[in-house]
Amino acid sequence: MKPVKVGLLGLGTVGTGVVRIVEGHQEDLLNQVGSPISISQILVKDRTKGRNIAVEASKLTEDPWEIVRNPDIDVIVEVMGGIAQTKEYILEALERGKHIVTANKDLMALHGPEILEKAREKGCDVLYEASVAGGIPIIRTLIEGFSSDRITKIMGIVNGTTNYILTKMSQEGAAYGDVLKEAQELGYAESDPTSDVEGLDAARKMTILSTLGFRANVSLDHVTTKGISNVTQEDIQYAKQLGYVVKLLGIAERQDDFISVSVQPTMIKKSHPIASVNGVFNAVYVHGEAVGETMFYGPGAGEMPTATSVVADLVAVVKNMKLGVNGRQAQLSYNVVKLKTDEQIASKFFLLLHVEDRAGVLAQIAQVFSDFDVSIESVMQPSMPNISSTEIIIITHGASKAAMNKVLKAFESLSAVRKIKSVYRVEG
Ligand SMILES: NC(=O)C1=CN([C@@H]2O[C@H](COP(=O)(O)OP(=O)(O)OC[C@H]3O[C@@H](n4cnc5c(N)ncnc54)[C@H](OP(=O)(O)O)[C@@H]3O)[C@@H](O)[C@H]2O)C=CC1
Ligand SMILES: N[C@@H](CC=O)C(=O)O
Repeated sequence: MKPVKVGLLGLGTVGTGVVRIVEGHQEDLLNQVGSPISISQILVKDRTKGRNIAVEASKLTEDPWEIVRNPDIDVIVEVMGGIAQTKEYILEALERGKHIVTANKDLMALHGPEILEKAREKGCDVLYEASVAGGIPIIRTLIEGFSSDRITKIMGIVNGTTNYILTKMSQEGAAYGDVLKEAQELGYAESDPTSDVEGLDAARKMTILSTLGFRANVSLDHVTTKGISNVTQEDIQYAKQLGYVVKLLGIAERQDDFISVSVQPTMIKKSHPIASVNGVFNAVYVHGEAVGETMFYGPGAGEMPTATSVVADLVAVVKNMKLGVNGRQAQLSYNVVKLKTDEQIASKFFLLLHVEDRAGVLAQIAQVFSDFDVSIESVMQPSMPNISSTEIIIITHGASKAAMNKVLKAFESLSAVRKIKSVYRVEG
């Protein structure tokens, strides 16, 4: 039986997991696809580096072209990360008729359409299940499971690192910097963790999910993005008092033909199922017109969960090879994106204001909300140890983003408001 030969680009956190699963589950994989799967060559940056997995030294190379141009390689598994250079390797591999499995959301969010087009032209597969939500098979679910439905909302915790940080800050009062370091040591964070904490990693994943979910050509530029670096322990504690949890949420919504996609720290009601998704776990909530509410949950990062998705894609590619149907799974056409305006984007809001400590302040603030037609759900003057009583919290009813921006602008010139300390979208 001729083995299917794989060229592995990268032997870091995910690559190591891929080798472990391919080697450890050989018999089971063979039973599924009818051929042995062999990792023939592995690209690394530094061949002399110590590894926590034993691999034959002769398989390691520092020259990507040795793998990409090797005529014996059938499938390239790309788990090295990076964008421009990596794209070059993948396009060249496709040109040579090789199938691609990748965990690279940066690449797929930015250059997915071009890569998929090339794959179609060459009759090759490009599968990227691990690029969103690690071990949760959400991409296959959106493409296949929901092909019959019209999705109206995708809301997800799609970054494991930030969920790990927020969980530890909330449950243990841990300091942001310490937990970030821990997440890096556990292999959850990107090589540059700024993309995790500033929301870019989640934005890239939301680009992929909303493209597939709304069958529209969503690009990263369409996603408004804010990370967690300004989330304070104070915000988290106030949220708790009010029955909310702070999560970095990706939210994609569709109304008629108009969509919005955003990533931001959000206060979500404790009773919502997504509020109890903690640590490195991810969850994606999908609402479809026909199906109603669904939610998918699992580990969102780390060696073995991510590798599970990568190897599942590899199995799918090999099955397609056996059936001679590679390159046939791609969506044929996408809707042109029509973005919602700020008038059309609506949610509840949480505001924490530092205000002057005098009579009449609340009335002035309430007047501003009323001027812009934003209705207030509740006002609270927090009583927390060490917190000055000149702070107030306001939760609004549903209001448009445009109206809320006008309220915030008006507060800038209202002497009663000394500082707008925090503003959060509220869900649930
Ligand atoms: N970690 C996770 O939980 C998840 C990661 N991903 C994605 O998977 C990909 C890999 O992530 P991860 O395993 O964490 O990354 P790592 O940094 O742990 O590993 C990267 C690997 O690629 C090799 N490499 C990187 N750049 C080059 C280069 N220019 N030339 C040759 N080799 C190179 C490195 O070599 P060397 O070992 O010699 O340094 C290393 O083996 C990324 O796209 C990431 O976004 C997706 C989902 C989850
Ligand atoms: N850095 C990412 C890794 C998986 O995509 C995360 O924390 O989710």
